[in-house]
Amino acid sequence: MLPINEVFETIQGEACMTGTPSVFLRLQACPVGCPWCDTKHTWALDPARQVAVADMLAKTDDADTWAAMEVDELLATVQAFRARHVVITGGEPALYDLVPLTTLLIAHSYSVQIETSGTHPIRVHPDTWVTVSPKLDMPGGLPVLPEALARANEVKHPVGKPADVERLLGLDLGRVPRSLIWLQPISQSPKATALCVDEATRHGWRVSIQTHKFLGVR
Ligand SMILES: C[S@@+](CC[C@H](N)C(=O)[O-])C[C@H]1O[C@@H](n2cnc3c(N)ncnc32)[C@H](O)[C@@H]1O
Ligand SMILES: Nc1nc2[nH]cc(C(=O)O)c2c(=O)[nH]1
Ligand code: SF4
Ligand SMILES: [Mg+2]
Repeated sequence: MLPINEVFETIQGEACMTGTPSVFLRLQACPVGCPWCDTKHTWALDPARQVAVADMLAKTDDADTWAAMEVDELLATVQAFRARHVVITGGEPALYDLVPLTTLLIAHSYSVQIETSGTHPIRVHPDTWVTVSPKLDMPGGLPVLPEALARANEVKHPVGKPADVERLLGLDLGRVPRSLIWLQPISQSPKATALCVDEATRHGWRVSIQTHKFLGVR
């Protein structure tokens, strides 16, 4: 059973899969506590906020309600959409063992991506594209795991101020090519964006803007 906050079809708005039509599966619960998180409604897993699957699927606005779903039910839900790429996000999806879900989706010819903070072991099918967005010194007090960074196919670092770039430079990113290290301006701030452009240019990294927010889509 996985607690699902929402399922929707859109284009991937961030990092190297940007523009890819995708079905997003957003899992409920996150203990990391980023002050600027744009999905705070996913943090708590409140039993009192559990709803029926149909009610969860009918949601169009952010809410902390969630539905319990088995992997075969999730596959059928994904199959009702047209996109062939599935993004598993949250919340913090690595709280859960995602081997059964990612294996089932890949067996049905979907490409699969996970968005994770790197604070939990990443349990996914080996063919899953892993985007680690490392969360350093956050209120939840959880360290970023070296094993999570070692599994990363790309790193997408949220940046608001110069200290955020310094923290990224302190990580062992040896396995990730520089062209797959992204700086993502926090909350589309012009100041953060200018900083990301400058630092990406300096280090040979790239800038990931949250394109879906500029388009006004989910
Ligand atoms: C909401 S998180 C969910 C997945 C996982 N907990 C994580 O942090 O990667 C998805 C992505 O959104 C980014 N994000 C969250 N709030 C943001 C904000 N205000 N501005 C820019 N990126 C943000 C995160 O850094 C992460 O890359
Ligand atoms: N379009 C779109 N692209 C995204 N890429 C990562 C997202 C996320 O919240 O994990 C996200 C999202 O919420 N919407
Ligand atoms: S780790 Fe992800 S979901 Fe959790 S608070 Fe940070 S950005 Fe939000
Ligand atoms: Mg998002």
